[in-house]
Amino acid sequence: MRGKFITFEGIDGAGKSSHVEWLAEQLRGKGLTVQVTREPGGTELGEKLRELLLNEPMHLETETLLMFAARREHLARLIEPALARGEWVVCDRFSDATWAYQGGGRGLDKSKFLALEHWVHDHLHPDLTLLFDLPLDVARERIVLANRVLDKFEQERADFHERVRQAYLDRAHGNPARMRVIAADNTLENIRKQLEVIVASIC
Ligand SMILES: Nc1ncnc2c1ncn2[C@@H]1O[C@H](COP(=O)(O)OP(=O)(O)O)[C@@H](O)[C@H]1O
Ligand SMILES: Cc1cn([C@H]2C[C@H](O)[C@@H](COP(=O)(O)OP(=O)(O)O)O2)c(=O)[nH]c1=O
Repeated sequence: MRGKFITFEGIDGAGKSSHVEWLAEQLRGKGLTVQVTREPGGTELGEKLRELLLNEPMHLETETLLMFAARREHLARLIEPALARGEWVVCDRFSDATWAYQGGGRGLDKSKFLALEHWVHDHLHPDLTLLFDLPLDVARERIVLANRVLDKFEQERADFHERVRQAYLDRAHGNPARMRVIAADNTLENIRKQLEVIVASIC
């Protein structure tokens, strides 16, 4: 039987990465084989593209095309073969991030996003997307506390991140069967409780 494809989304500092490995462990505990991966990245070539994408200034459409190029490679080399073997794939970000960051944040034409999505993975969408939603100032505070070096996207102004957040919420509104909004301004324990309920419903 084909495995399931779960993606994590949210603004920077929402807390996604703190739960990706935890969720994979929960699934492994149910006897499943789980691949944990991320975008941009997930393959050798994808990780090289990630370096460029997170650090080099570039035209919006170049950025979008490179996100989808990395995604094409990721689907072909890792995601699709794993799902076909019956493994589950847990991925930190996928196309909803392009919708939110390049679309909402930077203003990419929606029809261009939809054309690329159709081209690259019309046949395959996540079975479940967990959208970590929280106010921008809480996410910002977490990033400051973590004292991490800010990448190109994290250095964007607050209004950019507000648009990203809103674009994610609009996307979730339009895809209620696939996307679940997690109230991420919460303790790790409370967030895990929300995740357990959702995951139980798809296992
Ligand atoms: N629920 C939470 N409450 C408080 N701090 C959190 C919570 N979730 C994550 N953090 C902290 O916030 C920072 C950003 O979390 P991270 O998981 O890296 O976010 P993201 O992957 O969404 O950018 C980390 O230092 C992490 O330890
Ligand atoms: C997948 C993807 C990511 N991004 C951005 C969002 C993030 O700011 C950045 C990398 O994501 P992420 O791995 O969440 O960064 P970190 O490890 O610092 O938490 O790439 C896009 O702009 N478009 C995309 O399609």
